[in-house]
Amino acid sequence: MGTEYVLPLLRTNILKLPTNMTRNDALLAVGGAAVLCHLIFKKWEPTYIPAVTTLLLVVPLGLSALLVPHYGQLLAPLVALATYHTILLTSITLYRLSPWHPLAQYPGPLPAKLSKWWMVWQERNCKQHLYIKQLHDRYGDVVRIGPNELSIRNVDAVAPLMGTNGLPKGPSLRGQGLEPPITGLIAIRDPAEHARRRRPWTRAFSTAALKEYEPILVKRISQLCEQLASQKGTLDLATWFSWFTYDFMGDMVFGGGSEMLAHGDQDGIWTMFKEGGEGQMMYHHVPWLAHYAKRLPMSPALKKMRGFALGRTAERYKKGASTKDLFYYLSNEDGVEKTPPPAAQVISDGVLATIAASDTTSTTLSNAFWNILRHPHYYKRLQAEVDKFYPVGENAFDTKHHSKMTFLDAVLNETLRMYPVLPSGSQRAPFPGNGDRVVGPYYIPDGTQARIHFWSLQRDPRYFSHPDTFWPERWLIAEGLEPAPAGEKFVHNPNAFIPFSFGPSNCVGKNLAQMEMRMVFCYLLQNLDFELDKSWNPAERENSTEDQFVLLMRSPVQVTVRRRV
Ligand code: HEM
Repeated sequence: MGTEYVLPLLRTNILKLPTNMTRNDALLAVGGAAVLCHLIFKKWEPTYIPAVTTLLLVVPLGLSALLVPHYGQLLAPLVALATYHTILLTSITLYRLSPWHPLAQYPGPLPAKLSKWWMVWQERNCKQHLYIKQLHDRYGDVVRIGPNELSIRNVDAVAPLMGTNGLPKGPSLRGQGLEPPITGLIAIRDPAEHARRRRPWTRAFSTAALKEYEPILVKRISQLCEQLASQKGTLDLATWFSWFTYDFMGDMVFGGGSEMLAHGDQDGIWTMFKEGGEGQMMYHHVPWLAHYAKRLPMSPALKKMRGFALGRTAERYKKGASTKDLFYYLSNEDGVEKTPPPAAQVISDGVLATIAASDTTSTTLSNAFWNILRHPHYYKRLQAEVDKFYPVGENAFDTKHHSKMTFLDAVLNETLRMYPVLPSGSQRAPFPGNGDRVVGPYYIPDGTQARIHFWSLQRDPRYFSHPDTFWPERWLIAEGLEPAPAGEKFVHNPNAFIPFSFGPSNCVGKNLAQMEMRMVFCYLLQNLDFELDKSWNPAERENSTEDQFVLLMRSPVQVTVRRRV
């Protein structure tokens, strides 16, 4: 049916619109409807396609009947659409900049106050972590990085925002995952549901369960060591760590299935994961877009990545347990929960594990090696510590000395302080409809979000002396194991060090990641000598940091490797 039939029908039978309005009154009516539309979007944030179409198209087209006497059948719909959408945008703009906006008291750049698309634009080069730090340096501890979102760089807000009585997750992670049918643990917003879903993960990373993963680590670290030792000339350590963590993740999560250490990234899986990450950030910042994008042929890399992880997960689910892998716990093969979880939930958490367990650890390992190798005195000191606890003949996979290896921990901590794997942190928001919240010194109204910006917090001179310097000794000084440098005030605030996040939604895999990284260092340094490739400039890695929610470093770590024994 064409507009010539629809509009009169709407006018006379449905909307019962008067036909004798003046032009100004008719335009005013269209404008009034646009303001109403803004109020509806603000209150209910509809995403249901028929509702959105009605609000954005059907209403202005219906109202165009009022304009027909003044503009004619053809022009009236165009004038109505233009007027409606101009008023709608003006209303949104004025409200977001007005003193009545609930976040009006917080400073920030004008475009960020207007639209979250500003952050999408800033993230086009994957450098939002540096941009947000610049904003904090300019505006202070709290910055409005979206019309409804705050970034915070204040240690006093960490516990109130993320601790036990803090706020649940915000909507960004569900958007980033393209709204999976059943949300993975990391994106669950309801605190009670999150706590329930976290139980099997906690069992999977208990001290007893970690012991079960040790033989897998022994196998994969030995394989990594052999491969590194047998390479001729220069090699990129970062790539080898990626392959190692990916193979280990395959064994640990799915009971096997990946052999990158043996065959390289033949199927382009690692590349696919990197490309998939790039596409995610738009949906992280504009989560409502995911609702539509998941129906459209957009983000092919992201969809491919999800499809791949989904396939691996579904396969393992069908196969059942041959070892006590992560799935053993997630799918209740340990029989602890009364009701087994639905398959879609297990698959969703498998997708999460695939991503959470691999590049987080490989990037941290690569960064730690890069930093000690470019500061050879740290390399020598760590080597000496490994030699002390694991001399030739001592089993370097035995974890019994880990707690005494203070310099190894200092190196790992310092690496995670300077290069947190989630540079821009994890969003929190009042649970929808639960009311406004006060978080430390800040007020977070219902319908808004906030995040602690890890990158800025952990590089703040109020919390760490010389924050941009890789200085592992700070951790020993803080423990009283070394004297502080004379003639300056030593600043160290461990509460501002949250690379594994904080509170009931912190990293559930922290103990595994730490055990894995310590075992890699002990075994590799016991058996191999590393040296930076002299033709490679290690400073180039510093500029290659990318924030794709997870930290990514584009630059390699070029080294030569020799057997020690
Ligand atoms: C150096 C290594 C790692 C670091 C720095 C790290 C850091 C983080 C951070 C910052 C979060 C966000 C928590 C939040 O939303 O507040 C997180 C969540 C998570 N991580 Fe890790 N992670 C690492 C390794 C791992 C490993 C090996 C696994 C194993 C599967 C893992 C599994 C998870 C899971 C399941 C979550 C979601 C937790 C929840 O929402 O309750 N992570 N991690």
